[in-house]
Order: sequence, then structure tokens, then C-alpha cells
Amino acid sequence: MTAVSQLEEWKRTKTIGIIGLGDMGLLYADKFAEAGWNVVTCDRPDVYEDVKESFKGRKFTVLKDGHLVSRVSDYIIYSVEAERIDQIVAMYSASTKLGAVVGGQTSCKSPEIKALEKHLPEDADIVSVHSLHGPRVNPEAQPLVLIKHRCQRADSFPFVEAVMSSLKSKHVYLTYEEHDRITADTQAVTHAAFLSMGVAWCKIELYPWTIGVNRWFGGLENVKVNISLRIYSNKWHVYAGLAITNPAAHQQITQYARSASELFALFVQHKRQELTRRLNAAKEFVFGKQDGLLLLDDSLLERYSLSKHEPQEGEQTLPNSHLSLLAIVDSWYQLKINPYDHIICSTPLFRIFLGVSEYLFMTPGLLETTINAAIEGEAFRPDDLEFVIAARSWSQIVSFGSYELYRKQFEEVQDFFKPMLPEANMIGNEMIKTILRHVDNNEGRES
Ligand SMILES: NC(=O)C1=CN([C@@H]2O[C@H](COP(=O)(O)OP(=O)(O)OC[C@H]3O[C@@H](n4cnc5c(N)ncnc54)[C@H](OP(=O)(O)O)[C@@H]3O)[C@@H](O)[C@H]2O)C=CC1
Ligand SMILES: O=C(O)C(=O)Cc1ccc(O)cc1
Repeated sequence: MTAVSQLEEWKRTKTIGIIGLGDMGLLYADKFAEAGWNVVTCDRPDVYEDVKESFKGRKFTVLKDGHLVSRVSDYIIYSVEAERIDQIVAMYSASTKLGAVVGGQTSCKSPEIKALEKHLPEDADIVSVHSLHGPRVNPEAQPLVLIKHRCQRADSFPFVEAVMSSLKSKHVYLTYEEHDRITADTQAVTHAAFLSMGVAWCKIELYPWTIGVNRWFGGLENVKVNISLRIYSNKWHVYAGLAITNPAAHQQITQYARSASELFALFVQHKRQELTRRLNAAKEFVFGKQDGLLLLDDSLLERYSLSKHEPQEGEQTLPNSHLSLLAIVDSWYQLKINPYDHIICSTPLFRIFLGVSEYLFMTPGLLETTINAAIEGEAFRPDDLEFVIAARSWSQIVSFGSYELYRKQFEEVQDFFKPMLPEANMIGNEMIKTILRHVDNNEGRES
């Protein structure tokens, strides 16, 4: 813990530089400046005048480029697209202030650390960070990963910690290898699931909240819709970068697609026994020893619907086969991943995904109803088929490393949902706040 007098002295004498004034850069700049740090920022030089104008009146300074930021800053954070980290660090690193600490905010750390090691002058220390939440989530109490990678001076790390404490997040200390392993298990596969749902709905041209109570109705379905649309309201490069640049993520996403298609094959072959055996083994592995369950409640989630339909007397909702949720639990089982081990270092979306999967597997009778629907019900067959194709297609795009295909696939779905994104985001924000309050309270009960 840094003494108050030291913190005040650093605030008086040190400057924090942020290169890349996008969503996350802006969040950091605002928070640090609010906490009393001197903050300088930049975006691309060709948009300097516009950026300066739009942030007029804020508590931080906008400079023209990364050279001007680097030469005056004691801690420099590169908050830019993952795909371009090497190129951008190469561009500005020679201007790094003598003895500065430098890090990045990209979502996958191996390429970032490699770029910093390759291009920075030797006197620069390296401490990287990663806020495990999006720009519209309050950072308070959310996990923030700190990676103390190269510290030649004893005060470099305490200094960065002091800066980052402005966010009031929960600090998690990892190496960059640990970070990439964990985020592959958590973030990358979570996104693969919700991205695949979006593609499936887009391909069958269905807005799932518009068809009444017959299908896609109820709390679990609200979570699927709201989170999928929330991801599609973001920038494609964030998801592409963290999946494509992380080799461990390729394995997870491939397994997820394989689990989805193998389970679907069991559905259509009506192999009830084999499906039940496989899902029970997965349930035992993932939830068997877990006594601190998150237990999201269907009724808790019921009010967050985009649907305007009021259920009428006698109207019934057909049970869903929940292929997307069965597939995640199966892939954790196949890869021998205990998702609860990663809660300390997880994003809100991952905790919600785990919460609804747990709800499906642990609510008495619900897994059996779901298996029944999967084997006997035909209502979700076309949707499930599209889901399998979508999961496969994302896994191929990621393993081929194609940013261009990723962008095209993402933007096609984004366009399809465009009219609904603002409303979905509003409802999604409310839902996420409620769920996180619930999940984070229950997490405290974990053994
Ligand atoms: N969004 C999220 O939820 C989270 C994102 N991250 C990571 O943080 C990083 C930033 O993400 P986010 O803020 O969402 O993305 P943004 O696209 O909003 O921000 C990146 C910014 O960097 C700018 N930029 C590009 N080249 C340069 C340059 N040479 N000099 C200065 N600025 C430049 C971009 O400009 P232009 O658009 O014109 O290229 C853009 O404004 C990414 O690596 C992402 O993976 C981490 C946690 C959460
Ligand atoms: O919570 C999620 O998974 C998000 O979608 C937001 C997000 C995106 C990228 C990150 O590196 C961290 C958080």
C-alpha cells in the first residue's frame, strides 16, 4: 500500500499518457483525471483537431500524436486495436520518456508484451493492464489485471498501482501467459457463443423477441438476446483481436463448435441415452463439487425482455433445447476447465454465461425438460442447425486468422440488428446491473 504522502507527490509530479482515445482510453483518461492525475492523451494525428474539439472542457489534455504523449509521460498506456499494437508501439516507442513505465490495454497480452519488449528503449519498465469489462460498465469492484513484466526500479509497480487505484477495481496479479490462458477460457468462448446466436438469428431472419410467447420467451432467453445484441453493438475489432491473437482461444472456440455439432447430432439421431450420459458427466465435472453456486433465477431475468407481448391466459412457451448452453458446459468438460476457478479474473459477460448455464443444469428438472425438448421437440431444430453452422463458421474464421472475414460476418449481423441496438443496450445495461449484483453477492458465499 502506498503512503498517502507518496501518492500526493506522484499526483503532483507525474504525468499519465494514453495513446488511443477510443472507448477504453477515454474511460481511463476521465477516471485518472477525476482522481487528480495529470493526464495527456492522443488519438490518430489526422483526427487531432476533431478529437481536441470533442473533448474540450474535459480534465485531460489532448495532444497531436503518440510522440508528444510519450516524451512527457511517466506511465504510458497504449489503448489501441490489438491487431495494430506492434505497428503503433514501433511508431512511438523511441519517444518514450527516459525511465518511464509503459504498458498496454489490449485484450490479449502475448503480442502486446512482445511488441513492448521489441521496440521500447531498455530503460523503460513494462507494466501492462487489462480491465475485464467494457467501457459502459462501472470499473468499481470489477477485476483489473496487472502484469508486472519488466521492473528495473522498485517504485515502478507501486506507481502504476497507485494510478490504477483511481478505477477502484479489484486488482488481480498475473503473468501475461496466465492472463492469456484464462481469458481464452472465459472471454473468447463466451463471445463465440453469443456471436453464434446472433448469426443464427440473422440467417433465419428472426428477431426472437417479436414472435410472442411460443418460443424465445422467458428469463434465460432474455439473457441470450440482450447479451448477443450488446456484443453486436460494440466494435468488431475488440472481439476479433482477443480471439485471433490468442492461440489458446482458437482451441476453446474450436471445441465449442465441436461440442455444439456433436450434441446436435445426438439430438437429430434421437440418442437420448447417450446425450443424457454425456450431459450428466459434464454436469458432474463442472458443477459437482461446487458449493458456492451463483444461482441466477429465471424470474429475476423475466422483466428484461425486448418483447412487447403480454402473455395471455393459456399461452405456453415451448421448452428450448438450449444448445448454446449445453455446448459450453460440454466444452468445459471436454477441455477439463473448471470455470469457477476463473471467476476472480472474469468479465461480467462470462459470469452471466456461467450463471445461466448453472441455472440450466442445477435447477431440479430443467435439464431433463431440456433433453426432452432436444430429442423430441422439432420447434428449435432450424434454429439449432443454424447455430451449429454459425459456431463452426466463427471457429474457422478465428483459426484462419482472418480479420477481414471476421469484420464482414460481424457487420452483417450488426446491420440486421441495428434498429434494435439502442433499446437492447438500455435493457441489457439494466439486466446486467441486476445480474451482477446477484452473482457478485452469491460469489461471496463460495468456499
Ligand atoms: N471495448 C472493450 O470492451 C474493451 C477493450 N479492450 C481493449 O482495449 C483496446 C482499445 O479498445 P477500445 O477503446 O474499445 O477500441 P477503440 O477502437 O474505441 O479505441 C482505439 C483507438 O485507438 C486509436 N488509434 C489507432 N491508431 C492510433 C495511433 N497511431 N495513435 C493513436 N491512436 C490510435 C483508434 O483510432 P481509429 O478508430 O481511427 O483507428 C481508436 O480511437 C483494444 O485493444 C481492446 O481489445 C480492453 C478491455 C475492454
Ligand atoms: O465482458 C465482455 O466480455 C465484453 O464484451 C467486454 C470486454 C471486451 C474486451 C475485453 O478485453 C474486456 C471486456
